[in-house]
Amino acid sequence: MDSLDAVEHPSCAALCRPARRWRLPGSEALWLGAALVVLPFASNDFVAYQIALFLIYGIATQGVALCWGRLGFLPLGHALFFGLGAYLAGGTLKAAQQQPLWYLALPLALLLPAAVAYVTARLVFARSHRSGPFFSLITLAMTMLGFLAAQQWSAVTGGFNGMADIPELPGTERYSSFYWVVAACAVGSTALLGLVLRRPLGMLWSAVAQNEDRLQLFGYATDRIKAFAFGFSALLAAAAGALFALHQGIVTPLTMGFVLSTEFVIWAAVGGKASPLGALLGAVFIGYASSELRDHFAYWEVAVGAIFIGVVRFLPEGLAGLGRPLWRRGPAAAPGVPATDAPARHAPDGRIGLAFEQVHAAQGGVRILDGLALALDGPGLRCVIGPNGAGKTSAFNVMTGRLPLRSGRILLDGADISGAAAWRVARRDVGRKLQIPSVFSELSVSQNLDVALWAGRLGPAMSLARAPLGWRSPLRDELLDLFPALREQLATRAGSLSQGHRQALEFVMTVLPQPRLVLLDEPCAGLSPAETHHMIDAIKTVIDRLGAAALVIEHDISAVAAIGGDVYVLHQGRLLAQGSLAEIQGDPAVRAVYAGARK
Ligand SMILES: Nc1ncnc2c1ncn2[C@@H]1O[C@H](COP(=O)(O)OP(=O)(O)OP(=O)(O)O)[C@@H](O)[C@H]1O
Repeated sequence: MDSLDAVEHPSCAALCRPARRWRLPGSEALWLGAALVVLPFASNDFVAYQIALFLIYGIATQGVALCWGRLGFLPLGHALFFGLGAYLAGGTLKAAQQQPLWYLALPLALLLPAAVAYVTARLVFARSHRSGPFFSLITLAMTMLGFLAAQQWSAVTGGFNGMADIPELPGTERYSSFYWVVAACAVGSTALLGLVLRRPLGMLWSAVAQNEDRLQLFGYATDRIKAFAFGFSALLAAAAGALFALHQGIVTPLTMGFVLSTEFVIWAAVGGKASPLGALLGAVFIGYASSELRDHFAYWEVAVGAIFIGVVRFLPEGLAGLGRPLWRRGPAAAPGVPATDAPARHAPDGRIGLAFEQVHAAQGGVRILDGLALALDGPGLRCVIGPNGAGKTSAFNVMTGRLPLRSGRILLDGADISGAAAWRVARRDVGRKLQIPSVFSELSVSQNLDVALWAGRLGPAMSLARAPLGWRSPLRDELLDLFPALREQLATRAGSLSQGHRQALEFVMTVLPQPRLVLLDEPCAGLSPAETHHMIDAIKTVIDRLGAAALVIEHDISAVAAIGGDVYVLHQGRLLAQGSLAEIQGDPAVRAVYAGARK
């Protein structure tokens, strides 16, 4: 928590860097608000009425852009939540004409669609986080079902003709003052999204899209993070639907249809799926251009299609990409967050014990682990060696939920963790470094460290607070002392680090949450002899400092000797031998296996 740290924090570092370009002061939402205030005076009530409709679509588009542009999964049926919000709000407002108490039920028009979205996403993503394409198809099927239900259930929805005569919001007039309600909501949703994206939750959303596996290995339940984002995006769509019902006075099944769902996607692509303002402007720009062209140009659809193709082809970030230099953007770009001590993690307690009991794993008929049995007890370093394909990485994979276990048991401190998801194992204080260094490429080095430091410390409420952006821990400082090159590159994008620095960064991230059992898969791969020596020293220092147990997969016998501790030799998915390096080297079975081996 020293002053040096405060200077090095990425948000501050970003601030301290000389501005390379002229930038607009204030936020995107502020400028949007100013533009929407001027609009009715610069045009007329009819234009404002039209723009309000496209702003409503834009709010729903912001939800699609959040899922697609930030978290990396594409919802193809967002009109379902738009339509649900519209029907529920419309029905509630009609009922409130008879009984004003119904106004109290209005929030349900937003919350119910959000709940449906959350539960759907939990169910789909709980099975596998690689279910993105299935997720898109399921949301598509859901919106089609919604459309059919809206058409068939005419007693409630009015069927094909729709739910008509929806009253205005008390105190507003549909063709004039309601514009201000819509404008306020558009500014509000843009400001809210901008705020959340600059908070830890926003950084985690970006991290999900960049490297979901890595996030799970820190103990983050990414299916819940994605489900929350989808629920939030559905809330935006439902709010937009409720505004639509008030704006139009009628809701038809088309508001739940596939066509509107795809339009949300197109508007997000044109406006810019990574930017809340871009998504909003995409809907307004294309929507307004379509309505103008429709009146003046017979082939208006061709023109809209050409605009779409042109923007997608030449502006990968959409129209928002044009305005990129004007605003400071990106996750966690919250300037001036004071450095504070991160909350302490619980102190390690009890003995560290790991046991593989006759573990079998296979994939596509290939036997990968064939009755692997090994055990460790207590802190300290051990190495895992074996020829290529012996099953070393697979042993780590089967323990951390990345490879299905066919039979056998894995016990951690006596508890059965066989088949547990990666994030559940990580929450038992297991840290893992992957064979190919795995970091969040688009985040800065410091932001990568933040994500690791938050592991096990960041509750749902804190994920929306600013304070965690300034969290520090003594261990973080010690690790940066061990790897001064990382300290010098805190503001550098992790994706542009050299192989050696990436190895160092992933190692630091792995131990920052203070795991009790550390699994290191070839941490010296690709390092020069001097870097290897330095890495081994760092591993020994840190494991000793944490009082942890560590298993290090290593090929280089001189590195194994430098690391010290017992050695496990794996061969053909089984434990071949175990003992000190001298014992292993004298073992005839090991010598036979290694005869002719590469190292
Ligand atoms: N998901 C999978 N599907 C099919 N085969 C796999 C899978 N994972 C591992 N294997 C196979 O299982 C065997 C063991 O692989 P593993 O990566 O665990 O070996 P290793 O001992 O870590 O080797 P190396 O030192 O080369 O990394 C290899 O033959 C590999 O091709």
